[in-house]
Amino acid sequence: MRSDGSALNPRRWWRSAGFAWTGVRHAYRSQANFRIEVWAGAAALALAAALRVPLAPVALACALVLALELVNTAVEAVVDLTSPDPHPLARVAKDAAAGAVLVAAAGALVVGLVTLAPPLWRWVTGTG
Ligand SMILES: Nc1ncnc2c1ncn2[C@@H]1O[C@H](COP(=O)(O)OP(=O)(O)OP(=O)(O)O)[C@@H](O)[C@H]1O
Repeated sequence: MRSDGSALNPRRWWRSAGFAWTGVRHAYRSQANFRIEVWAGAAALALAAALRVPLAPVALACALVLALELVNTAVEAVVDLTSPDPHPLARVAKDAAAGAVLVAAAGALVVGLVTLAPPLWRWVTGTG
């Protein structure tokens, strides 16, 4: 459905937010990787809260991974719709979208290690 570009309309905004939430629910139901990332992110946030380290970097890293996994899911759906038979460009689209998730996940791992590992080590060794 195309937007007519008119001024902000709260009812339309809620309707759009509902469609967006439906997309998130679809990804959660259909994509095992998305489910793993949701729960890994929740665990990282809980650990950050327990260790009393700043939540913002962990939350941002998790949000980036989840957002790119949603984009990857969208790319997969569009490619499967438009190119059900193998095609080199379809492969490029799917591989690049998956690569975006991989890059974000590697970044999130670095953020998690830098943010959580030192206080966790101090807590484990009792040197904090
Ligand atoms: N239509 C296609 N044409 C060419 N290569 C494709 C096509 N569909 C998939 N591939 C190749 O197979 C790989 C896996 O594709 P697939 O759709 O199974 O994604 P996936 O990463 O297994 O996703 P998921 O497990 O989340 O469904 C792609 O990254 C791509 O290299």
